[in-house]
Amino acid sequence: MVDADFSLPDVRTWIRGIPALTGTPPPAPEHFPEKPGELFLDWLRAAVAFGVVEPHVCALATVDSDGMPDSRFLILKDVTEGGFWFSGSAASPKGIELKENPRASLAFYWRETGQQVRIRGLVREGDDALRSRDFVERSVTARAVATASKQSEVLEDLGAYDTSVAAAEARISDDPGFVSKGWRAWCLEPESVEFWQADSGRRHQRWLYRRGSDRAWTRAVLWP
Ligand SMILES: Cc1cc2nc3c(=O)[nH]c(=O)nc-3n(C[C@H](O)[C@H](O)[C@H](O)COP(=O)(O)O)c2cc1C
Repeated sequence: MVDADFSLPDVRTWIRGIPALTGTPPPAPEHFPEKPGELFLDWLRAAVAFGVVEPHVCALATVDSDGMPDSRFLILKDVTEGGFWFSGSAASPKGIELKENPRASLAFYWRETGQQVRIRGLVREGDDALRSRDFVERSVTARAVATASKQSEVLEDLGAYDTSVAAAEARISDDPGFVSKGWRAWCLEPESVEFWQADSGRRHQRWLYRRGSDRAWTRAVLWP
C-alpha cells in the first residue's frame, strides 16, 4: 500500500486544478476505411491542417527482459502498408528491448484536437536500404551524435562526448554516404489500432480495429 501522505494536499489540489482535455475534437468520422493505417493518415492530415504541434511525436512502449515496461517519445518516420516506422540505435535500451521482445506499442496524443491513437503489434527491423535512407536523411549533427553516442549510458566525461561527436562529424563530411552500423529503422506491424476522441460531456468515442486470424481487419465501437 502506498502512503498518500507523501503528496502535500496543496500539490494534489494544484494538480487536480490543471485543465485537461481542453482541445476541440472534430466531428466523428463519417467514413471508416477498411484499414486502420488509412484512418490514421486521415486523422494525421486533419491534425496537421488544424495546427496540432508535432503530431508525429509518439510514445513507444517496450518491455525489458524482466518484464518491466519502459516508454519514451520518438518521431514517427513513415506509415506504409506494413506499418508504422520509427528509428534509433540498436544498442540503446529500446533497441535491446525490441531485440529481446519485439512486442511494442505506440501512442499518440493530440491535445489540440483531443485525440489519441494507440497501436499494438510486433516490431521488425527494416532492411539495410531503409535504415541507410533514414540515417542519411538526418542532419549532419544528428548523424554524428547517433554515431558517437552510447545512448542512455552514464556520461562521465563531457569532453569525451565532444571529441567523439567531432570525430564522427569529420568522418561524415569525408564520406556523406556513411551509415552508422548500429542505426535501425523499425516497423511496428499493427495487430490492433484504437482511435479515441474526447467529448466535453465525457462521452468519449472509441473505435478499435483488430486483426482476425485471417489477417483481415474488424472494427468495433468501445465503451468509453
Ligand atoms: C520529441 C522527441 C523526439 C524524439 N525522437 C527520437 C527518435 O526519433 N529516435 C530516438 O531514438 N530517440 C528519440 N528521442 C529520444 C528518446 O525519447 C529517448 O530519450 C532515447 O531514444 C533513449 O531511449 P532508450 O534509453 O529507451 O533507448 C526523442 C525524444 C523526444 C522528446
